[in-house]
Amino acid sequence: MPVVRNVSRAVSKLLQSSACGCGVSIVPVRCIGISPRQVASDASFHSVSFSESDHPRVLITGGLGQLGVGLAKLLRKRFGKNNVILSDIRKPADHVFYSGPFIYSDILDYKNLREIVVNNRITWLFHYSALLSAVGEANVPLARAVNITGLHNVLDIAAEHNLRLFVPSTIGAFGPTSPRDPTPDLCIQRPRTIYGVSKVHAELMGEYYHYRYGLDFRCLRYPGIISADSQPGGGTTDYAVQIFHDAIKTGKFECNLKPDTRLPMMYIDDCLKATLEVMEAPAEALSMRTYNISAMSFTPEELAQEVQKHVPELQVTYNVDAVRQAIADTWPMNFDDSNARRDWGWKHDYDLPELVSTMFSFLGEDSRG
Ligand SMILES: NC(=O)c1ccc[n+]([C@@H]2O[C@H](COP(=O)([O-])OP(=O)(O)OC[C@H]3O[C@@H](n4cnc5c(N)ncnc54)[C@H](O)[C@@H]3O)[C@@H](O)[C@H]2O)c1
Ligand SMILES: C[C@@H](O)[C@H](N)C(=O)O
Repeated sequence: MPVVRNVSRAVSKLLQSSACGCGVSIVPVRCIGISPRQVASDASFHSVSFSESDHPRVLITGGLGQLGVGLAKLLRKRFGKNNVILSDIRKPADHVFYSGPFIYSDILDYKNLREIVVNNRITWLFHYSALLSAVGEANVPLARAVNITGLHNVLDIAAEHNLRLFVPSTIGAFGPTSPRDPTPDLCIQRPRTIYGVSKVHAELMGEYYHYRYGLDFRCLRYPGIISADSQPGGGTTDYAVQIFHDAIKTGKFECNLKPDTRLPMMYIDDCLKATLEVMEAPAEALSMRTYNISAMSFTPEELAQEVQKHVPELQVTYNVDAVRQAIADTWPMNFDDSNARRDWGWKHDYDLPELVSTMFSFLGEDSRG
């Protein structure tokens, strides 16, 4: 009985202490297994001695989606081309393959992922692999595997190898019972999509690993992201990218959300800037490990009006997709990101007019025809 009491006292002491200051050395069970390959994990402790003046060695999972290639470009500018490895299960386009290191990595293959981290002496991991909201609803078992089991693999490897880990969350991590206008960082989160459920799980697991094992976990809840040179991967906010392509190509756009559906959105440069900034922020500046970030919020009707300033002949019709509309109706309309602004100085550069003119200058208004 006294032994049980002592153990439970020790555990509760551990649970109460902050991971940052206590030097907790316990790692997740999977990482102290008896596989001989685990011995190599000692080698990874070299990454612990990674000095502040050195560049991080970065791995991006799911890097061939809408956001990963742009992130690699930004990080390579900052840390050097060869210090940033893009990975995915898809075949990269030539221009991506020749722009810097690329490696095949399925995040469901735990051993392969661990091998990549060890062999490349990775110190920072950006975990972008995911199935987004609409495609997730179309294939729940796959979304559950990629978004939840994949995250478990990444968390264990990051904790074992002392990585700084970035996992993006989303406005989709909120649901119909959350306050929607505005949505603060800390409030009820009961999403109704597998995507949202998996992202709440990621937020909670990452924070748990932070406090329990000392993992340097950092997470931003992104709004819908708008980019010119990459396609969205099957989300509810995809319409806000498609409208630009259709305005230029055909002058006609059929929107799959109702005209008054208000959602938080952000230009990709702001999103990637925030991601790098939160990863570079000193740990003591972070009062939380998961932050909302915000830039603008608009409805399809408001976006169409702004687009029509550049393409006045654009005709917009509405053909509502029931699945996407049901999702959007439960998501935040405005995002409160005051904690990010206060703690690590987050500030967006693009509001709606700048976003629209930047998209058109990228896509080339002149290519209409
Ligand atoms: N784009 C947005 O609007 C947005 C908004 C909020 C959050 N996010 C988050 O940011 C991250 C990146 O988003 P994105 O828009 O680039 O997504 P995306 O759907 O465009 O790309 C995801 C990538 O993951 C890869 N992938 C799928 N299964 C995999 C597996 N088993 N192993 C490795 N890779 C696998 C896919 O091949 C794809 O290239 C995601 O986690 C997403 O939830 C995106
Ligand atoms: C918002 C975000 O997570 C993604 N673009 C989606 O719509 O699913």
